Amino acid sequence: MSDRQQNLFDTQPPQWELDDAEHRRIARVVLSSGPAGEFDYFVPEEFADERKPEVLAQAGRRVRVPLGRGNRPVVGYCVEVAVTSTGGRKLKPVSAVLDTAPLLSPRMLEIGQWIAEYYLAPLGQVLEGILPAGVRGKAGTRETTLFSVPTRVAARMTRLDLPEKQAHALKILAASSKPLALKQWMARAECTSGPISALRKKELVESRVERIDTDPLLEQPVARREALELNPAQAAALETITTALDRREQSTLLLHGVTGSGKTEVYIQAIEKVVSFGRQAIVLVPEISLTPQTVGRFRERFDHVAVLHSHQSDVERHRQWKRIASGDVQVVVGARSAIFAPTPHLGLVVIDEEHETSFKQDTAPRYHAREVALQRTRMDQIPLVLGSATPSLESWHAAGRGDYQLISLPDRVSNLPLPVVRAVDLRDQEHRKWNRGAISRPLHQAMTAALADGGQVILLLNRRGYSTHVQCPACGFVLKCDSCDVSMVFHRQANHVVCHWCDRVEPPPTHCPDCKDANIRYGGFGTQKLEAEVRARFPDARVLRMDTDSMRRPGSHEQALDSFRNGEVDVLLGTQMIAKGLDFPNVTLVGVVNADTSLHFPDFRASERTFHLVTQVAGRTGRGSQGGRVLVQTLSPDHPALVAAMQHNYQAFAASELPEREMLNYPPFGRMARVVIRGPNDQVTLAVADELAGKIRTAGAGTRVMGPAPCTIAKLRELFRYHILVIAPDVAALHKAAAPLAGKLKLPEGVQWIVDIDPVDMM
Ligand SMILES: Nc1ncnc2c1ncn2[C@@H]1O[C@H](COP(=O)(O)OP(=O)(O)OP(=O)(O)O)[C@@H](O)[C@H]1O
Ligand SMILES: [Zn+2]
Repeated sequence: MSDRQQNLFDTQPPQWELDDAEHRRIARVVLSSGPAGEFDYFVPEEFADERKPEVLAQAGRRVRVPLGRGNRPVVGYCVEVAVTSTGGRKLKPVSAVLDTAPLLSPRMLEIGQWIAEYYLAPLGQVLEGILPAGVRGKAGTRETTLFSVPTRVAARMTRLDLPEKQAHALKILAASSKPLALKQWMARAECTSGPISALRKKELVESRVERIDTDPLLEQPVARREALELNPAQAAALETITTALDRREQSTLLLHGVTGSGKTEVYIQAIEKVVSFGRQAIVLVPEISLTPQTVGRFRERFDHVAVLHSHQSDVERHRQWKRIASGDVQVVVGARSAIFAPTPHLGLVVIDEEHETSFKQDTAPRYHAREVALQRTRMDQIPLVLGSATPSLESWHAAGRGDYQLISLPDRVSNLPLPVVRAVDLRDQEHRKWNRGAISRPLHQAMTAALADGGQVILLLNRRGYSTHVQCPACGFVLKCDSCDVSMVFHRQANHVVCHWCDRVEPPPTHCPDCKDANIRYGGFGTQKLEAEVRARFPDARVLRMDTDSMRRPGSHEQALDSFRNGEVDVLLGTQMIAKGLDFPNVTLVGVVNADTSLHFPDFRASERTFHLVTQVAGRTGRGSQGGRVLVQTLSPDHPALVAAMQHNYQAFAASELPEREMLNYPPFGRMARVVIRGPNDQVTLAVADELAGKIRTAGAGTRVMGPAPCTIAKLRELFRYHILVIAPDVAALHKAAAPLAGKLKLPEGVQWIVDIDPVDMM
C-alpha cells in the first residue's frame, strides 16, 4: 500500500487493534455513472491476497459492487483501500475486481480528485472521463490462459507415474523459462490437448489468466535530424528553461515568441535535456496542429515518440497508453487529454499555442488542460512551459503578477521580418461600388500580384457554408432552425439549408414561408461562396477550401496541407483551421476576408479571440525569403484589437484589453463560473434558473451573480436555455457561491443544469 493511501485514512488503527471485529479491509469506491459520492465496501479475503495480484482490490482498479436496496450490480473505481474501523456500519462486500492491474496510478487519482473538487464534478465521472475508452475496454488485447508447473510438483516430478505423453508435456512446461499459452505448449510438446487436459485434471499444472496484445505495435523508423543552432534569443530561452529544470521544483514559464520565432526548437532542446535525465515530457498541441508535420519534427529528434489524439482507434490509443506507462516513450505529443498520459517519470510539460480554446473540454469534466498541467507539474515539482505568439490574457496577467516567468522571443528566426499588415476599410464607398462580392479591389490586386510572382495565398473566412442567412426582404422573416434559436445556413453543394448547431437539414425555401413572397434572399458570405468567387475571379488558380465540411474524411486535413506544401494549390481558403501553426515559406499573401465576424460576438473574450486569429493567420506569411503581406478587410479598422494585431503588438493589445476586464472584474482578474439550465418548457426552466440563482446569491457573499438571462443561443435542440454567471474575486469565493450546486437538487422533469468553472464557451 502506498504512503498516500495510508495517510488518507486519518483513522488508521494501531497494529494491536487490527484483530478487532470492527476493523475490516475497506474499499472506498466512486461510481462511473449514477449517484455521486464515495461508497465503502468490505473487501473479502479473496480480493485481499497479495499473492494473487490479478484479483487484488487496490486503488486505481475498477470493481463491481452491489448498489442500493436492490443490490443492483454497478461498476466503480476503487480510490482507496485500507484496514480501518467500520464505525459499526454493516458493509456490503465487493463482488468482483475487474482489472488485473491499476488503470490509474496514485498520482492520476490525485489529479482526478483535484479536478473533481475544482470543477465540481463527481469523481467517478472524472475518472471515467480521463481514462480513454480504449484503455478501459483494453482494446486490442485478449485474455489468454498461461500455464506453469508449481514448485511442489516440480520437486517430485521424477517420482510421478504418468503416461508417456503427459510426462513429456509436463517436462517441456517445467523446462520453459516463462509460463506458456496453450498453443505454445502444445506446439513445443508436439502433443494434442488431451494430455494437457489430463495434467490439469490431476492438478499438476497451474494456470492464470493474462492479457496479451493481439498484434504488436510497429513503429515506423524516421530519418533523424540534427539540432538547429539556436539564435541568441532562443539560446537564452533554453537557458531559462534548463535552469528551471535544474531547480527541481515547479515553475511556470510563459514563452512569448512571435509567429515564426522558432519556439518548437526551444521545446525540443529542452526536452532533450529532460530525456537525458531518463525522464519523459508531455507536449500538448491543439488537435488541429497534430499534423504529420508537427509530429514529424519530434520523431526526427527522439527515438520514442507517442502520439495521442481523438481520431485514433481504441486499439491504437490503448497501445500508446501502455507504451507510455511502461516508460519506453520519451515524448508524448498529443491534444488536450494527453495531459493524463501515464508517464512514469514526468520531467516537463509543454503547452504549445497555450491560448487555444480547444484546451478546454466542453463536456463533463469541463477541465482546462492548462489548469490540470499546472496541478500535475506542482505534484511532480517540475516546470511547465506555456508557448504562444498570442498568450491568453490569463497567462499574460499571471506573468505580470510574477506567478509565471516570462521569456520572450521578439523576432523571427534568421532575421526574417514580420509581414506588413494593412487594413482594407470596407466602409469605403469605393469598395462598395467595386462589387457585391467578398473580395475588395485591393485584395483582388494583391492576389493577382502574388499569384503572378508564383507565391501562394491564404484567405481566412471564419464561416462555413454558402450563404450564412436566408431572409425575406418583403417581411423581414429570417429562416431559423425549428429546434434551435439560430439562423439556417445555405450549403450550395449539398443544396440544403442546415443548422450548424444541431445539424438539422431542410430543402432550401424558394419563397418566404411566412408571407409567401418569392424574392427570398440568400445573404452573407460563407467559405463555399468565397470559393466560388475566387474561382470566378482567378480561373487559372488552383483553389482548395478547408473547413469542417470539406475535411470530413479522416486524413483529408493532412492531404490538403500536403498538396498546399507541394505547391499543387495556389489559393488555400478556409475557416480558422488554416490560421494555425502552419509553416509554409511560399505563402506571400494572407487575406482576412472579414475580421468583424468574431469581433462582435456576445462574449467578453470576443476582442481577444479576434486578436489571436488575425495575428496567427498573419503569421502564416513572410516565412520565406520572398517576404509576405497581409490585408485585413474590416468595417472596424480602428478597433484596438485589430490595430494591435496589424502591428503585431501583443503588449498594446493587452494594455487596451486588461483595464476593461479589470473594471468588470472579469477573468483574468476575477474567477468566473457559468451555470446553464435547460429544459423543454421555457417558463419552468426559467423558474428553476431563478431559484438556483437565488441559492447562489445566498451562498456567495462578495460574489457577483448575474442572471438568469437567456443564453445567446436561447434554444438548442428543442431545449430552452438560461445561464447564470458568477464572478468572484478568487477560487475559494467562487466555490463557496457554487456550493448549492454540489448538493442534491430536486428538478422538474426534463430540466438539467451544468456548471462550467472558468468557462470559455459563452454561447
Ligand atoms: N535557430 C534556427 N535557425 C534556423 N531555422 C530555425 C531555427 N529555429 C527554428 N527554425 C525554423 O524556423 C521555422 C519556424 O519555427 P517554428 O515553427 O518553431 O516557429 P514558431 O515560433 O513555433 O511559430 P508559430 O508560432 O508561427 O507556429 C521552422 O521552419 C524552423 O525549422
Ligand atoms: Zn438546430
